[in-house]
Amino acid sequence: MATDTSFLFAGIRFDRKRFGGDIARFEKKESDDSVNISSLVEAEKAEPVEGKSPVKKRKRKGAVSETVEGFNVFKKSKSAAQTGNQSKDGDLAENESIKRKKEQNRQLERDALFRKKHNIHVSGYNVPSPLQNFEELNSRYGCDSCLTRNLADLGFREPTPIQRQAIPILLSDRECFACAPTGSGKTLAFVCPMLMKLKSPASDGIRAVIVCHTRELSAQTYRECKKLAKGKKFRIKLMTKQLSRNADFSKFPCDVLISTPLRLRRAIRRKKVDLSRVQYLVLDESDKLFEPVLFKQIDFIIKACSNPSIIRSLFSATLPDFVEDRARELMHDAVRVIVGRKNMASETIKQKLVFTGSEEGKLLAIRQSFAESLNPPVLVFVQSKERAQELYDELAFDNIRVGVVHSDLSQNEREDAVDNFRAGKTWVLIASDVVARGMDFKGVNCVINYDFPDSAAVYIHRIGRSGRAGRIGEAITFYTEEDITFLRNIANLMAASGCEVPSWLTELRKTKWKKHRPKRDSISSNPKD
Ligand SMILES: Nc1ncnc2c1ncn2[C@@H]1O[C@H](COP(=O)(O)OP(=O)(O)OP(=O)(O)O)[C@@H](O)[C@H]1O
Repeated sequence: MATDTSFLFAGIRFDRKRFGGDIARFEKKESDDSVNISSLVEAEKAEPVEGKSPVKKRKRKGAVSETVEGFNVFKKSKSAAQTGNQSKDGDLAENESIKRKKEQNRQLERDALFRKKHNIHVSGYNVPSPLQNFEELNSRYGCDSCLTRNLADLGFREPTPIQRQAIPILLSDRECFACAPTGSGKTLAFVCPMLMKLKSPASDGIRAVIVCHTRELSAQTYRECKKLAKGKKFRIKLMTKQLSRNADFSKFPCDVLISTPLRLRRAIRRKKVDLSRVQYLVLDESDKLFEPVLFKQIDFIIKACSNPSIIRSLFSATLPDFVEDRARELMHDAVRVIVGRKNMASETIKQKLVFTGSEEGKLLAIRQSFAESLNPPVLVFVQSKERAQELYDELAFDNIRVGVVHSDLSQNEREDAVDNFRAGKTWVLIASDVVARGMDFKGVNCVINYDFPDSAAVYIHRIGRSGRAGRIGEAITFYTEEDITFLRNIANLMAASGCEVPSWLTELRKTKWKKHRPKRDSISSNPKD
């Protein structure tokens, strides 16, 4: 088949005149089109790649944006409601969180004011709010009514500052180390949350341990625990000499164990006591327990309490820096609580210094003081067990009902001396520092430091046997020439707790306190033979 079509047009003559108008129209259109096409080409030429890409890009963008927009629109229209709801929910949540934050801040402010009012100082992360009253034990922590009833029966109407702060900390499973004045109710501050945490008796092995530095204090803490746990059937045990030697604690139930470090370590070593389930450990008079003499025993006990979720607490009226350091090493996320100022004598004690010149002068002064006005009960501290016995031998013939307690006496003699003093059978108790800490002799009117104390801490604890639980007390400190070097330290403590001190005392030369236990002349006025 022929493909040439020129023959179709051969012989045709185009009359240009006749079709002039059409030719002109055609030519114009042609030229218009050529401009349009060329302008497009020009445009393409101008941006060969980049020119394309914006178009493409635009297109893509458009496409993307369309899709995205469409999606957005779709999403928007769906999410307009949803996002609207979400943003409403988000707004609500945000408002809630702002509200909560504001309330938290207000609570923090209220706590700070409350702490300031009660002279409580805390450091640590997220410290629980202090207790306003004992009713909060119930409302905030669901305390057993039996316990709150016991508190009321014991005559405790309001928590003391250390109780206000330490109880919520321990109930919130936080470890703590605390320093609060003598006689300010630290015992209840750790016994009450302990019993609340234990809830009821169980046969899970020993669940709580309280370590005290002397047998006398252990026995006293044991009695306090029993009083507060009345009606609860907790198995509270005091580690006696016999128990530490013979008893196998795995053979009988024990919720709470109270012990001195030595007895407890002995029982652990004999494998008669397993402390691996202890949930709650208290080191009372902690600075004494961390002194070199007891340190190894305490370390042993702390290691034996291997339960990882254990809550440990340290309490004392004196908190030296080395104990704080130890506490920080030992504890996790602990709270530090200080009531009043650290290492300060109780403000309810009227303190006095009396110069007696010599040892003879002291004996005269005490006799004179008793002859003028003996206002029992009176506690007299001397620096050693030998001197306690000597002074007792002197005063026993003076028509004064006097007792003596020191570590050379048998357990029974020690107990009798303390019980007789508590019962008012003896008016004056002569003591070595064995009862200087922690002992709660009700209503001691006066403490006499017959021998100058050998450290600031000893002074604070000794005089703190009077002026307890807000009562007024009195403290008299005898001093001789030998003690003058350390007089200023006591004068400063006196001034810090609000006592009047002659200015010459505070102007004495500053001396860093070393253990001050000078060799003193014998108290005895009788010739030795
Ligand atoms: N909330 C309270 N209201 C009234 N009295 C209280 C309260 N809490 C404790 N007491 C009483 O205060 C006295 C001193 O308490 P506690 O022996 O616990 O003092 P402390 O701070 O441990 O003193 P120390 O540092 O000498 O050991 C006790 O007789 C105790 O019964």
